[in-house]
Amino acid sequence: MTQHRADFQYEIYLDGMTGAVPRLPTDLTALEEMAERRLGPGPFGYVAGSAGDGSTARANRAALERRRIVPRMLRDVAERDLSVEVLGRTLSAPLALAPVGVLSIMHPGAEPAAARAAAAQGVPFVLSSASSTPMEQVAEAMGDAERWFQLYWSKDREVTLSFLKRARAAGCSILVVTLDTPLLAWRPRDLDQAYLPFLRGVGTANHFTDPAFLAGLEKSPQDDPNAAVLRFVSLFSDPGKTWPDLAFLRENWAGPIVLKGVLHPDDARLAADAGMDGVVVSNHGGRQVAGAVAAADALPRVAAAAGDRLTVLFDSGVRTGADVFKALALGARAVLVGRPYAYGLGLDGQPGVEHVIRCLLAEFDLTLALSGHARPGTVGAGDLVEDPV
Ligand SMILES: Cc1cc2nc3c(=O)[nH]c(=O)nc-3n(C[C@H](O)[C@H](O)[C@H](O)COP(=O)(O)O)c2cc1C
Ligand SMILES: CCCCC(=O)C(=O)O
Repeated sequence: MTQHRADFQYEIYLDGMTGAVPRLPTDLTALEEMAERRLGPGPFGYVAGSAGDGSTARANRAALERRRIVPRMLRDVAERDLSVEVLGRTLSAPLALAPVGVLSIMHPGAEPAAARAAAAQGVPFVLSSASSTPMEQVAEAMGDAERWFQLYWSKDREVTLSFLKRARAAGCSILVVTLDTPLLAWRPRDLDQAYLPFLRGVGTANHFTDPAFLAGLEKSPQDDPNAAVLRFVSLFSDPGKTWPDLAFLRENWAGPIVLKGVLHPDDARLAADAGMDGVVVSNHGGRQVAGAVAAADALPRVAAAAGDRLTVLFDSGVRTGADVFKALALGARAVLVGRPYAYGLGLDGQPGVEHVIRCLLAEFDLTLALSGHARPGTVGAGDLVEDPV
């Protein structure tokens, strides 16, 4: 019998009947509520929080919920294949774990535990520049499983070059350059708790182990933590950059480059003109511009502008397998998921992250089949209608 991702549901039922280990909730909104009860208010608030009044984070959900699937019947969906081609590699499913920094605030297993979960479930892991574990250690935890590197583009060219070199050596295939965070947004929840992990030296591991970063310090981060954190904050990213600066990354990264945080179709055109290979349509999970367009509302226009010049990925608000389906129908090749896996990690380490991936992919497989598709590639605009606002 063909193994399908959907079979996870029977594993859960059978475990339940034999009274085996209690599982985390399969509804990822309920998982978030459990995380809120179990994790500390600082760490939970940092992950759950968003910019300003939170309206963009809410709009992300509303824009996905407003789209409704129109299932088709009698289309032979017995044999399904969830795999998709993304920039020259075959992913087992249209899902990757988004770059999420500072994961040690969720669980001591931190990034290596999440990366192991991604590897075990066959989905790419995107290593964050703001990781709490040096990228080499994260990569080592993954064997030769697929990983991409997310760059926060440093003010210091030597640090950027060093990161690119290290990421390449750590086996990262795709460079994901995040454009929407040249400054940290106004985040009331963190402000009210006075909780910012970086100021405590969390999320600085890639920098504090970087020869080019250390070269700019008089004393080691151990001997003078404050100076190291200040250098981190001053270099972290750079609001002065413009489109022509991308030539520097293009010259110094041999593989595909994907720009994360694109919401305007003209920015997609500029990305293609700059020789980029893809974009992630994303508003950073509503964490940067409060009042920004919902990511799912931006997606069709960006996908149209991208045409066949760019591979279009999507994140911000994905919480269900049906959301994955909707994102594909709106023009994405694959999606990234952020907060849910951070909660899975916080609640149960590596198995918690695997649980989140399995829930999303089981429900995606079922949604695909029950909507009349045997593979992601046939999903399109004709599968959705939009609820009147
Ligand atoms: C706690 C946290 C840390 C994040 N850190 C990064 C990061 O280091 N680099 C980055 O490009 N995006 C970062 N993001 C944004 C995610 O990559 C992604 O865009 C967002 O979480 C997607 O929305 P979702 O959480 O609704 O799935 C972070 C998000 C969260 C929640
Ligand atoms: C300066 C922000 C870095 C981490 C991040 O991307 C986030 O918290 O959303």
